[in-house]
Amino acid sequence: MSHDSPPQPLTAAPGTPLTGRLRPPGDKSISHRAMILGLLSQGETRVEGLLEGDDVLRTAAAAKALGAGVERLGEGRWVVRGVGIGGLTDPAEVLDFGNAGTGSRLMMGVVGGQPVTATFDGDASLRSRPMRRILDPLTRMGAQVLSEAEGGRVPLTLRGLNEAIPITYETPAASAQIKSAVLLAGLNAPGTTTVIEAAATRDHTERMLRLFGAEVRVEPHGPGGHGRKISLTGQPKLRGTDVIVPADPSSAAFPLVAALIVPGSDVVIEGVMMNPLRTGLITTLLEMGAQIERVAEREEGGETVADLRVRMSRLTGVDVPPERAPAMIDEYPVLAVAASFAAGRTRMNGLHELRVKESDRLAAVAAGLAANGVRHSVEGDDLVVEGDGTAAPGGGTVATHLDHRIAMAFLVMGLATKAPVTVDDGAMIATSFPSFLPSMQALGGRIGA
Ligand SMILES: O=C(O)C1=C[C@@H](OP(=O)(O)O)[C@@H](O)[C@H](O)C1
Ligand SMILES: C=C(OP(=O)(O)O)C(=O)O
Repeated sequence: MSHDSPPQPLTAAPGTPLTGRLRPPGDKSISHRAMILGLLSQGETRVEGLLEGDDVLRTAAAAKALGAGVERLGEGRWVVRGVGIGGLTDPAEVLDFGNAGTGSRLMMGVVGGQPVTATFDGDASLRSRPMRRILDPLTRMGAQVLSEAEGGRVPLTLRGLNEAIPITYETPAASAQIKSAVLLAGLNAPGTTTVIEAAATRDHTERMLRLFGAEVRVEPHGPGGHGRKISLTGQPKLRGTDVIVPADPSSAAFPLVAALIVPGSDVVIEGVMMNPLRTGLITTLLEMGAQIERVAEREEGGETVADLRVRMSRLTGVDVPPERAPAMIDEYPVLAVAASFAAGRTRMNGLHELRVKESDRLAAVAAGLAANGVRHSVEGDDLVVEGDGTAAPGGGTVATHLDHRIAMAFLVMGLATKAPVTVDDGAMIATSFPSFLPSMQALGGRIGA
């Protein structure tokens, strides 16, 4: 897949119920981190169930360019031979992260904490995304920004010191990417690096750092204990280890909502990671009256996973509190689709971070709803969707702005609207869910070119 290739429009049409079983691909957050911690470890890291989406493949290529041995052994099975903290080499070429915010920002944390120089770049979407949120703390840790595009964006060139300076940093936004970049830079700092977040965000970096042998202390922080104080002891010896990647709840969200809105559907989604910092969508849908059963709960790769049995449900509008946003940040586009089929008003509060994703998702969702005859409004940082409990009209074409989640959300919508829904470009779906089309088709979904 290339971001220079011609757009690939796709259309979803209403049809028969969705039935059967589906296993979503490996979690994107954990897949990026497996590559990065593999690079920073000594010895071999063996990964099972890696997401082989474009975003993660870019991180794998960057790990290789920084000195790791990276080899694909079979489907989802990879081995990374690490160089250890301090053992990175200057990459010969620009690190092109394509569409990937996570890969680029976490790797900036790695480079910013080590004596290497690397240039980061990406596609038009990544070039529009703010990087000061990463560069600011890294500069405090001693990194130098040798060049950057206007407004602190990629392409940018970064160089770290021989040793990073340990800092205490309060993140200015609820962002696991900012937290992770600081912790990864802190791996090469003599002393303790502390990150304080006002609201807990996904904790995969902390969990995986421990798995690889680092000492990480996590304490509740702030009013109600909703925040976290995370302290990392610098310059540990990371040891390569085995990583089993559970299925991505953010990808599971698409077949899940599809099964809820397509009449007569009954689907099982297998092996979905149930980390509570990722399950805000399920909590919300249950409040809306969704029939989602968690079956066969078990432990896989240090996370609880479950199979989800999902049946078509009559949904009712709800208020989604802003403090839930970090646990479902990538799921709002598809929640807006579910809300279009619910009876009454769904208000999603506090969505400012959606404006700095692969696209301005607040604007892109609103435009997609408008194109498909769904009543809605954007009030400040809140999105309000009004449904009447029947099928939304559909019939529109949605501009996806190089955003995989916008593409998948509106294709899900088109499986249940009165008229088909078209998205202008489905190419970016390959960044996070390369098997989306065949998987949805296997359930009976009518999606195609
Ligand atoms: O750390 C991660 O793996 C991610 C963090 C989130 O971004 P922010 O940190 O910008 O909220 C999320 O949107 C992204 O898809 C993955
Ligand atoms: C925001 C996302 O990813 P990233 O920031 O890694 O581009 C996403 O996958 O929805």
